[in-house]
Amino acid sequence: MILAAKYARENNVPYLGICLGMQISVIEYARSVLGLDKANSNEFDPATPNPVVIFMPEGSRTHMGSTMRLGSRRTLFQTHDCVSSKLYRNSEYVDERHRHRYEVNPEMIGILEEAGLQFVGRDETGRRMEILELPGHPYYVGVQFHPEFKSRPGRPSALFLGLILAATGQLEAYLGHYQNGI
Ligand SMILES: NC(=O)CC[C@H](N)C(=O)O
Repeated sequence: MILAAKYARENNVPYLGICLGMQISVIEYARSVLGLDKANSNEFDPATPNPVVIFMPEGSRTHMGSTMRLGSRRTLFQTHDCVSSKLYRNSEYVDERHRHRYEVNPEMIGILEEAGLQFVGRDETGRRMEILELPGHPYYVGVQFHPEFKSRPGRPSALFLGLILAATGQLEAYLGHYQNGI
């Protein structure tokens, strides 16, 4: 998975990383771009010197059933100047469903953003990362939530639509049309 994320990032291949897929893209970026060779998630390496993905602090380590962050939660867009905000039609926020125990380490956001990754969607506290993007890439999007849970035939999730549009070379035209109010 890390190699797939790296390949997509370096070769301008459209990428939509969901949940673990977003966490993987953060690990890959930390290793390749920040040069933190041992960067990892505590899920895979509890002793990593560079934990870029960590167990959510409010979860219980001993009661498995209750540790998961589940169900519909709100993501606030930090900017409208990003692909995912445009795909969600410039909404202030989006409610999507969740199913995870680990999250991007809030302590690492500054250094990751300085190196170019942008966390354009966050929860209401601002400390939980929900959407990342890589500016300049045709479509490199990671989401902590699961857009597939609310996606329906004939009414696809904005982010799946974006992935297909990017893969078929139609994303820019689509976003341009939408911005022009068509
Ligand atoms: N649904 C997932 O991909 C889970 C990702 C990861 N294992 C977590 O709990 O955060």
